[in-house]
Amino acid sequence: MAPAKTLDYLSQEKTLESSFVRDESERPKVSYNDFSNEIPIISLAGIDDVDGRRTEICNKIVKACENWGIFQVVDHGVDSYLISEMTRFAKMFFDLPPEEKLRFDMSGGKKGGFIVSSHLQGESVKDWRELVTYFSYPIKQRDYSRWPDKPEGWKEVVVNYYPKCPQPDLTLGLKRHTDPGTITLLLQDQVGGLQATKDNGKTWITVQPVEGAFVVNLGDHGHYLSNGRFKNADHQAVVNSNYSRLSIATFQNPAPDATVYPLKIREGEKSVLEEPITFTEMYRRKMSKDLEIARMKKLAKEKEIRDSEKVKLETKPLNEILA
Ligand SMILES: O=C(O)CCC(=O)C(=O)O
Ligand SMILES: [Fe+2]
Repeated sequence: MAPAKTLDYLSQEKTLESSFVRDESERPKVSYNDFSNEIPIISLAGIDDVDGRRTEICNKIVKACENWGIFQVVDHGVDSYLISEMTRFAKMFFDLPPEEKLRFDMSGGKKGGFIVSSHLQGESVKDWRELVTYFSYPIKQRDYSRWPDKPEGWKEVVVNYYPKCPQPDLTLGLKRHTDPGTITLLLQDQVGGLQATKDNGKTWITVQPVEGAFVVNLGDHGHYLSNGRFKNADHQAVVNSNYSRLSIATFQNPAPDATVYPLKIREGEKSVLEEPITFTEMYRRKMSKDLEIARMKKLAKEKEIRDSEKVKLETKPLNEILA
């Protein structure tokens, strides 16, 4: 087997390795730094003041969830020193030599650690990202042996690192998806690359990075709880050839056996789910759907190649076909 590669090595190449090249329909439509102001930036200052701004803030959040399933929050009260330390340690980890990062390699199904891409088995195209993941809750499932010990003092949840890419127009840092959980809090640096769509991928916007803000994404669980009233954010990450990019995502997932079902079904509405299911079952259905899509794509691609070879053969003069 070829030695596992990190992206440090591939980002030095002039052209993009073919395993990262996406179908034309999936490639980025909008540039990583063509920022949009469509995603609302909501200040949480005064949220605890029941007679004050609370209602106004809640109304803004509801509107954002109905519209995009994404908003950004500022004045959230999380210590800015903590945020900058978290970012600094994460960057230091990804700057370590490949062999240090690969000490935490989680390929082969280990729960937590370092990996390149993290695409599903059966998917043919890889994401242009390196990822560190670890599970913080429930506490009894914490496995500190899967948490990076270098640089010393680093404690995190999930970190995405997107190195500079030789041909960013052909690939994605993280392919289009919705997050499975209730909400995701995302801290991104100032480079830009998070994109969202609300018309099923026809048009995309790039979310404006805001210093110190968290991007809040609604996930599938949030979508089902609201009986579909709130969107599960349809998003992806693009890369570029100028800067490496870092984002830190904290996924708020319910327990594996938690019930997934609308909290309330309004009059005249039908439930988006036929029956209550567990979060594990919801996740399993999502994964098998994604795998089925990957399988169909692979088949379509293989057919395309066969057809084009057939056309080539049919248009060749007989003396070129026969040896
Ligand atoms: O890097 C980003 O901006 C997006 C990350 C993301 O969507 C994820 O980790 O699920
Ligand atoms: Fe995501």
